[in-house]
Amino acid sequence: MSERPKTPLLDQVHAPADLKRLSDAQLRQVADELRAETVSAVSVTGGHLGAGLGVVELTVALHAVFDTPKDKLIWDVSHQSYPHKILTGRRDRIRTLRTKGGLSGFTKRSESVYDPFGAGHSSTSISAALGFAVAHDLGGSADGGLGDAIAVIGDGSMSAGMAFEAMNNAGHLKKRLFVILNDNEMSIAPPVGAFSSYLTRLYAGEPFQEFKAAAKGAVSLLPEPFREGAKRAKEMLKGMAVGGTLFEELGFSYVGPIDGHDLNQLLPVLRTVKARANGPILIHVLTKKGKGYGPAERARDKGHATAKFDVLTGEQKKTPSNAPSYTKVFADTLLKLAAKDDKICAVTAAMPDGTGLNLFAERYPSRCFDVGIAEQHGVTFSAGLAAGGLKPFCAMYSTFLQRGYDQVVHDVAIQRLPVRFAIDRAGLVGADGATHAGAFDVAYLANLPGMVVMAAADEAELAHMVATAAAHDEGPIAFRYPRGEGVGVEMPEEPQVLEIGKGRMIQQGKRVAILSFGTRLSEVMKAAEALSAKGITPTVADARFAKPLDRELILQLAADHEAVITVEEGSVGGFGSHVAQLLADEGVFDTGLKFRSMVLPDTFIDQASQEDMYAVARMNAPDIEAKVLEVLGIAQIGRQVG
Ligand SMILES: Cc1ncc(C[n+]2csc(CCOP(=O)(O)OP(=O)(O)O)c2C)c(N)n1
Ligand SMILES: CC(=O)[C@@H](O)[C@H](O)COP(=O)(O)O
Ligand SMILES: [Mg+2]
Repeated sequence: MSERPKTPLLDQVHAPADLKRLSDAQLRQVADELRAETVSAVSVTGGHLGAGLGVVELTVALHAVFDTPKDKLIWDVSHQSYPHKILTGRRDRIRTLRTKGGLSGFTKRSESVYDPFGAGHSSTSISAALGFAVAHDLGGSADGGLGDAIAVIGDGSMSAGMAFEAMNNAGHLKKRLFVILNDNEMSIAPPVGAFSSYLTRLYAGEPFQEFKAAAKGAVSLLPEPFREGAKRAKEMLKGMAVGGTLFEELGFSYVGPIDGHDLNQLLPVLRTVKARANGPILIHVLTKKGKGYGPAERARDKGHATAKFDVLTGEQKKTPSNAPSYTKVFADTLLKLAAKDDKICAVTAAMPDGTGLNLFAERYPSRCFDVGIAEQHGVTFSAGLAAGGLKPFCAMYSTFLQRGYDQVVHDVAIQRLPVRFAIDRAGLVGADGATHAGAFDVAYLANLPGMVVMAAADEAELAHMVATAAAHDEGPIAFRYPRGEGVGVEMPEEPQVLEIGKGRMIQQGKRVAILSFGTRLSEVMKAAEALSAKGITPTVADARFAKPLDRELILQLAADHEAVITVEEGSVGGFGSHVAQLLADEGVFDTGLKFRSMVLPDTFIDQASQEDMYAVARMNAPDIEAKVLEVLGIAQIGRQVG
């Protein structure tokens, strides 16, 4: 006789409170449905799949045991929070993930009371949770009330200094605090470093194997104060290690490792610690990234991030491109240069594929360093390499380099060390939204004495800038380039070394000069074409450098035109601000020059396609055209200028 189909349960879960009415066996069914729903949703939106699939059971168990939103559940990075979103009243919008006007791909305070703390960058969860724990004890208040604080942090994110700073503080404050270490032995790439090996030893090493055998079924081996009332946990905890872990040395109780896909282990352990904990406790949970969806489990990155895909085959629906990505151009050019110069080396902070340095690591393994999620260390490590006579390329996303800023100032710039910063994902990045926007690097780098700052207008320019950086030994140098494909220009046979601080003229025109910095140049050219059709031919120049500025070019443009407009995909305080400073210092404004600076608006722009985000920022060709007409005092019907 065939089994009767089960009545779907996920449809009955509108909020975590609904889970509390279900039996443990029913929670297992909810987890299965939640996994299927996550796969189905991400197949139509694309996004971070593998991490969420790995925490399906953990998400169900945490919401079933703790009292969210009063208890504050904080997901580190929060790329694994899609199942959490489904269980916390957002299932009806889950197929809008990462799209304009839709749900964010990360937790976001403004989105739900169940997201007590937003993220996107890693390793912040323990600090934030500790803050909530202290606020609870000191009589603070928060939306939904204040209860327990729970941080869920991955093994990759646990490698960052900030996580240890938080544990150091938590172990000292001794507040009741729950840290769930979600150990799937993966970062985006396989995790690196001694700490990762330590975690593996915690459950794979000989002493622990013996310990597992000893611990089987022994309640007395649960650390105080978890012994009493842990009868069910006792039966469930197959491999529990207690005593002597690094976490305990830092003042945490340590429980684990436990199987993070087995609700029969998760539920009793969480119930026990919730009932008994009176200080910081770390629960070490072993999971599989991509769990339960074959194509993700089999993928090299375990389905970390995916385009839209066919659920049955797992085949991703990618739009073909005619041009190489900027990342690939950077990586290929660096390989070419490294073949002739054995001093060239490369540093990535856990983003080998994202920065293209996986190619460098394959060819020159001894010259390529993945330091883990550790941008601060990555920058100072690069400074040390440079001080030691090497030519380090420190390749980081603009948004993640923010975390290493003091190191850029204190360790690199003040010592004038020739670290080459390859700044990927500069400008607006699309679906990852505000947390990942590369908006600030020009502002935070071009103000530093001795720093050279370049932006590539296209992929050929990027190749030249990589060569320029390799040749520049006098001090630090940075070049920025965006997410995505180039514009399809012809690539040079050999990249050229550019003259530092010299821009280039693109087209000569009249009345107005547009001075572009970076890849908005293609939008500038579209605007110029539209303007030509209206009888206005602007001069267009590519500044190439925000620091040092091409003073001669800028002052000439100012002298020859009625108006100058700067365009850049960065915040105020960057290229345009430096140009304005120069023009002011030189008294050019006294002569009546009209000046406009097109920068990203003073707001954090939510996720959308890159083009839509630039439309919100008013930095696409029609906006540039409108700006020209406005500065020249030419009325444009039917359009409001931003
Ligand atoms: C400061 C910072 N650096 C880099 C990243 C990019 N990043 C996002 S997720 C991730 C891997 C995180 O690994 P882990 O915490 O183990 O989570 P998993 O994806 O394995 O669940 C990385 C490197 C980031 N979000 N923040
Ligand atoms: C969560 C996270 O920080 C990364 O996975 C990021 O989303 C990668 O961005 P790219 O897709 O631009 O490499
Ligand atoms: Mg991991």
